[in-house]
Amino acid sequence: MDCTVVNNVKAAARRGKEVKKVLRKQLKASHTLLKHEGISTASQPTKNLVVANGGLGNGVSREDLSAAMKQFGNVESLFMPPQKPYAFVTYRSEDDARKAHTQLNGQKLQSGENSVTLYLSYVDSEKHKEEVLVHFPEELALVEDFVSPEEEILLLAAVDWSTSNQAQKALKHRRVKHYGFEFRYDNNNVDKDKPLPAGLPEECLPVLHRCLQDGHINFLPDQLTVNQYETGQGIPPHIDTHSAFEDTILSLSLGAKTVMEFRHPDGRVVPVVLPERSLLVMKGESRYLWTHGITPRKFDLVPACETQSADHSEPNLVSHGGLTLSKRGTRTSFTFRKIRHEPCCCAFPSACDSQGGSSPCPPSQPSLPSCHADATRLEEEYVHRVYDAIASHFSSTRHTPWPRVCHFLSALQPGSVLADVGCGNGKYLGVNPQLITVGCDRSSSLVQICAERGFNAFVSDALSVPLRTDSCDACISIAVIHHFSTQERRLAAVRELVRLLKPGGQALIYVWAYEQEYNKQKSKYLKDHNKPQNGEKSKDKPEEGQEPHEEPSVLTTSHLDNNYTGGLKDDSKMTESKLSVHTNRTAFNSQDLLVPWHLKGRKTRGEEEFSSSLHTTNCPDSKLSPSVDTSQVPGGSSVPVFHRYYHVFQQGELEQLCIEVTGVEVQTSYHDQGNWCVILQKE
Ligand SMILES: O=C(O)CCC(=O)C(=O)O
Ligand SMILES: [Fe+2]
Ligand SMILES: [Zn+2]
Repeated sequence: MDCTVVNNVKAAARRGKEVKKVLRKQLKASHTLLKHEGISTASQPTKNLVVANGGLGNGVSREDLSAAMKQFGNVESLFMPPQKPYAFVTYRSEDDARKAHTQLNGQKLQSGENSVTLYLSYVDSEKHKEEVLVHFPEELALVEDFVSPEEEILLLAAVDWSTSNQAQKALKHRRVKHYGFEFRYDNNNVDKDKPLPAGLPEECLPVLHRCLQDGHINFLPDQLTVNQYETGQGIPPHIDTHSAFEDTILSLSLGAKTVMEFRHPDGRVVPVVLPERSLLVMKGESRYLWTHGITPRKFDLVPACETQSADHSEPNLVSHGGLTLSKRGTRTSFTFRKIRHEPCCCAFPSACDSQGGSSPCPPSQPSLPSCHADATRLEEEYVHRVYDAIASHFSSTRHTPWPRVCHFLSALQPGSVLADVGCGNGKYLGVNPQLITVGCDRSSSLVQICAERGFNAFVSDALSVPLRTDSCDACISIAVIHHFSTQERRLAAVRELVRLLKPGGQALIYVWAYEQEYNKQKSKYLKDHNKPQNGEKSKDKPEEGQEPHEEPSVLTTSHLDNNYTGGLKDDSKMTESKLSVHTNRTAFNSQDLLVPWHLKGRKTRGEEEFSSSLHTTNCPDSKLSPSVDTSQVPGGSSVPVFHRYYHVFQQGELEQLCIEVTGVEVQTSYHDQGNWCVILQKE
């Protein structure tokens, strides 16, 4: 054979191999879709395709995916469920779908900073859409185009922000002006016998009369609060105090659209897009039981089509599919209410201050928990869900085992049994190959990564590890216990570690320290303050830091005002119990806080990209969950920002905790790169 023939044969063989590889990966993607999402793919071509790795959850934008798909024909619909690593495309014809399948399967797609490999499979129907439709809260109505553009101008001009008086305030997150009665943010109520000199601006009257005529209200409101939000500002989730105002509350949106989130005490979250010039009518359950709030951010995820609902016959459904990012502008809202003069006797006593109910504290407005149930809710939302969602990116920043942890592991006798409780991506499981190691973590996504690396790991809560008492020669708990939100639970976590140890066995515990400067030495976490915006040292090497808490990103959190505390009480005094949002790489100013994680799509290895990101989605609404936000990155794209709860330990606190556990002795304690550490020995 001559050289060309040989080369052609080799090239054909190479191509054959590549085709096989794509097929293998596509098959794997189909299996994962079925196993984790219940989506079954079709063996015969249809006009519907599921595009694995082409989801918002992979950092793929709607625009980029849409452009890629349109190359092959007429796209009837493109459906991108929030936070999911896949998208659904329906072509007008099966032929176009077939073309897309042939041309795009196994191909790379660049979207912003992300490069992903797409795997396409046919699906039978569009059934998936139904599953992501969420109902509006009961008795909530939205009337679009309630005021004309001319009325909008008139109304906006009626607010004179230049005259400052008691009834006008520049709050941390927006500015407000009150008419009729002042709403007091210190007691969340109004002084009913102190009406303001100025009644409601007369420009409002035609609008209010229309509300009466249309039956939205059956009384004229006597109180108006005008809120003005700049891009990036919001209002914490709250229920307008029952005893202060009558049932129906009207909110007119002017100037720009926004997304208001409604939350039910049972955890349901419904984002409602409020277009400019629309009227929101909150009545009954939606007024009394659901909280409403606007997350401070610069972009919102809104349905790509202009209407709220995917299904026009069902106006009270919110479509979670077909989303796109919408930049916020300055929004001014007019909230009209009627002062209540008798106690409220609504049907929602649990949320009614007139009936001895408590003011709501939804998970979206995290405070330090005051009971066990609150603690588990907080950790679920601000620890477990977050780690599951960021697992793949998190893992890519956790490469270098920590020297002093390695030293501990290396000093153990060959054949020792080691349990790594909260093992993350398993970076300590292979440090000393002479040990018999087993890891566990609360995050199934991280456990999956361990498994892919060939480590022994299982999903377990650190408070209840399914291993026998006295079964381990050593245990490690690295960067875990600071995620428990009460002293009681932190103590229980230490107890559980000790339970696993054989008598004489040792446990090494690391927790993040409040003191990031120790012996006049700044921790690496602080020293890296001036790292480049994306937090990487070089393009292809993920950040590797010394401490277990290296943050992958030091993007500005300006979209989220620092110390955003939630609750209407954010505005002045009563903020103590609310968790503040920490600014990465700065000193801590509180022991209990939320630490932002800027999720970045990374080029990951082949199919892992799909399988591991799929595991990040066991929280179907995590995109809409309070622990997630988005921030803008240079270049204009947006990255989700997650918030993790931490309790950072003060000097001596970890030892104190360990001393409370009987049958164990603190052998050593030290400060290591911004962490407090102890080695315990079981008696
Ligand atoms: O801006 C809005 O539409 C809502 C304002 C609000 O909820 C309030 O002032 O209580
Ligand atoms: Fe409100
Ligand atoms: Zn009430």
